[in-house]
Order: sequence, then C-alpha cells, then structure tokens
Amino acid sequence: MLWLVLLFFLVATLYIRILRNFDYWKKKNVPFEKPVPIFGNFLNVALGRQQVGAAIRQIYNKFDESVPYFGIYIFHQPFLVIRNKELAKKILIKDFNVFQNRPLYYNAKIDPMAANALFILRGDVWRALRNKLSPIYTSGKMKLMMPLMKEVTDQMENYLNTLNNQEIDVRDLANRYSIDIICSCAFGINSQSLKFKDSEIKSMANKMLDLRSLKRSFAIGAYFFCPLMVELFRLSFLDTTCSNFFINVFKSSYEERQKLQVRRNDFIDLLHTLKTEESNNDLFKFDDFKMSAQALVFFTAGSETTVGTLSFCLYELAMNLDIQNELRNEIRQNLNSDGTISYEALFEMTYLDLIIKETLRKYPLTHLLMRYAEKDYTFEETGLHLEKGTPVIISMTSFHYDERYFPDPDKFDPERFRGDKSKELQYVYLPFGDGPRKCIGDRFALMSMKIAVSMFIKNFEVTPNERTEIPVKQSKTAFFIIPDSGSIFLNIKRIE
Ligand code: HEM
Repeated sequence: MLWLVLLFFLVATLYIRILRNFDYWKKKNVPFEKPVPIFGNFLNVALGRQQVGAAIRQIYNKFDESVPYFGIYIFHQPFLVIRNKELAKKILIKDFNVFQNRPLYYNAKIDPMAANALFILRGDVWRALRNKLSPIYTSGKMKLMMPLMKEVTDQMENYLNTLNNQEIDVRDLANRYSIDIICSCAFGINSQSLKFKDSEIKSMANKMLDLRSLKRSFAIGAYFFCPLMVELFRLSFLDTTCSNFFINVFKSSYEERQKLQVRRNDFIDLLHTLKTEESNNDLFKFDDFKMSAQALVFFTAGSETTVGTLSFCLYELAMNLDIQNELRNEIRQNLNSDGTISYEALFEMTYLDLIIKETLRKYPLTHLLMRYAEKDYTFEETGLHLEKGTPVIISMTSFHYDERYFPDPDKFDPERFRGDKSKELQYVYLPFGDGPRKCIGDRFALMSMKIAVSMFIKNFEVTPNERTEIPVKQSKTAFFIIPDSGSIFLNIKRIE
C-alpha cells in the first residue's frame, strides 16, 4: 500500500513539474508549438512515426520570416530553435564563449569511452583535447594519408569489376568502403570488408553502430534528449562488446607499431607523436585507453556520415545522368597520364565539389546542431533572456530545405553553390557545423568521399533499376538520415 501511495506522489509530482515547465516559452513571449503531456512536441518521434529532423522542420515551417526563433519541448525540456541566419552565426561563432558545449549527457562510470570523446567533452577539457587533435587533421596530414585511401579505392574498383552489369546495393558498398578506410587510417589494419562479405571486423562495426536498431536509436536519443533514461537503464552510447573489441584492436595495433618501429603516417602514428610531446601540465593526457577512445570516435563520427553521403551521392548521380556525365568529363580531364588522380586534382575539381556539397545539403545526416548557454545570455536584437543551461538547436534539415535560401529544395542542383553563392549561404548551409566546434574530420571525410566518387564515376556508369526506391524512403525511427529499407539498389556498367 505504501508503495502505491509513493508511486502516486511520484507520478503526480512529475506530472505537475512537466506541466509547469510547459509554461516556459509562453512566459518568455517566445512563439512555441503547443506540447502534449510527457512527450512535449516529440510524441510522433517517440512513437516512431516521425524523424527528429522532420518533426522540428514541420514546426519551423509554421513560422514566417519575421520569427527569429521559436520554442519547442522535447519531452519536458524546453529547447530554443533558431530560425535566423545572423543568430545562428552568433551562437556558433560570435558568442562561442557562451555556447561552446553541446547539451549531451555523459557519465564516465556508465560509458568511459563516451566520457573521453571530443564530441561530448565540455569546457577546458574539450578545448585541451581539440587543440591537441587539430594538427592531426590539417590538409598536410591528410595528403600523407592519400596513399592509404588510394589502396582501399583500388580494392573497391576490383570489387566493382566483379559486379559489372549487375545490380549493387550502394549502401552496402559504401559501408564496406568506409570500414576499410577507417580501419586502415585510424586502426592501422586491413579489415578486408570489400574483399570478404562477412569479415569479423565488418560485423562488429555494423553492430556497434547499427543506427537502424531501435535499441541503439533509443540509447543515442537518450544521450541527446533524456539523460534520465541513460542513468535509469545504464545505456552506453555504443554497443559495449563491439566497442571493447575495437579498443583491443587499436591497442594491439599500437603495441605492434612500437615493436616494429615502422611509420604509416596514419592516425596511430600521429597520436603517438602527440603522446610523446605531452607535458605534465596538459589538461588532457593520453593513456592507452584514451588513445583508443579517439580511434573509436573516428569510427563513430566518421562511419555512418561517410556511408550516407557516398550512397546518397551515387543515388543522385544515377537519377541525374546529365550531371553524372558532366562529372565524368571533369574527372577524366583531371587524370594523371597513368590514369590516377593526384591529391591536388581531387580538390581542384569544381564540379565534384559542387556535387558533394549538394549531396550534403539534401542529406544533412545528423539533422541538427546543439549547444547550450554556459551562463545567462540576452539576445540584444530581441531582448530575449536565456537562463544558464538553456539548450539551443540549429536545425540543418530546416535551413537546408528553407526556400528563402534554397529554392526548389527537393531538386538536386549542384549549381546552387557555384562561385560566390557559397558565401551567401554561410550559416544556413551547415553540413559540418561551424565555428570552433565544427566537425574536426571534415577534410578527411571530403577526401575519402571525393576519391571514392572519382574512381567510381571515372570507370562506371550508375543507373536506377526497377528495385530503386524513388525517392528513397527514410527511416522514421533512426536518429540519422538513413533509408528505411537499409539499401539503395542501382545498376552499374563499366565504361572503357
Ligand atoms: C560526411 C561526413 C561527416 C559529416 C557530415 C560530419 C558532420 C559533423 C557535424 C554536423 C558535427 C557537429 C558540428 C557542430 O556542432 O558544429 C560534427 C562533429 C564532429 N565530427 Fe564530423 N562529420 C563527418 C565526418 C567525420 C569524420 C570522418 C570524423 C573523424 C574524425 C568526424 C569527427 C567529428 C568529431 C570528433 C566531431 C566533434 C567535434 C568537437 O566537438 O570538437 N566527422 N561532424
């Protein structure tokens, strides 16, 4: 009986607290979408009926140009969503000192890996690690990794040759490619995913990041929006068995490197150099676990993003043959005399760049950027006062499909970014975020995608067939932009 009374009071307290919180935006005179108890504006998301990005975009589209921001409730928590380019710039760059952290939960006891991840760390420790890791991702260091990527791209070409004139699942292809690239560049191993369909590394990687699984989406969603669930169910960000597997792979690769004293100019070598340069005063100091955690972050942050972009890019090229042919001409004009492509040529190809940009506009895989106010903050333009701790969202999906900036947004049109147009779109075109906290791996990602697309389109024509879903239906339950079926089927034909 006592339990029942206690339960009643607990539910009643929670209910009152939640309802009281639902006054938050009204009291601040901020336009908002009416919430429903418990779920706020995320009922359809929680029921798996709507994507996170689509739910926010639906509300975004209800307001007009005069509205610089609006309020939403994700469960009981109020979030401010930015609708204005200048305010986005303020949050990401000008007032970065106030909005430097993401409102992501972490608990070293539940998930020690997440607690050492750049994406999740906060304040001075984040800054110390970011400063330390930044030299690894410069264009000079990326250029040194080009031979490693070239090796994997050659393997991809061999694999595709065996499938000439057949249907392929380009998501499966991109998945194998991204695992091989990351294993080679970050873990120093040849994972042979392109060669063998069922390699152990491939199945571990896919299980670790199975973003279509409800369990993983629930765990990731909880880290973003509902820390209580993380505590309650002791949820880890990644599948623990698989992440431990990769930590061990990294450790043995690192040990072997020390023994053999060879250099590959990969992430392991670069991390080792950073470790040897450390001083006693460093706020973030590497040990074996913290180093392997960085390699794992590489996997987490770089894998699905690359798979998604590469496969959607091939899909769009198949749907737009004129664009595909123009790209092939550009690639063929930029080849070395032996048919290979140089690092410089890869980044000089304008049309390839426009195509990757447009793919990332149409498919901004992570939907949103998040920050929270580190201290009380007032927008001088409107007088809105945010209390310390208020979370803020910049919705890439909403900006990238806003007709004000991207007319006819469903159309795949690389020309949107030609010439000076890119500059005008700054702060509303944000596939890698912006400011000091933007994606640290953008150069790596662009290089690995450009080299793969160049090889593919130079040698193969890609076209839709009767199994190609048009348009691709996206998963409503996954936290990221992923095809619902998990596949994108296209035909390939070698062109001599
Ligand atoms: C197409 C590929 C990729 C896309 C679209 C992408 C996108 C993003 C976005 C949107 C953010 C948040 C930025 C912000 O909040 O302003 C981010 C952060 C991050 N990304 Fe990427 N990413 C990609 C590839 C990679 C790769 C290959 C790595 C490998 C290292 C990586 C590592 C990270 C890390 C560590 C952060 C957190 C940075 C910090 O908090 O300081 N990403 N990425």
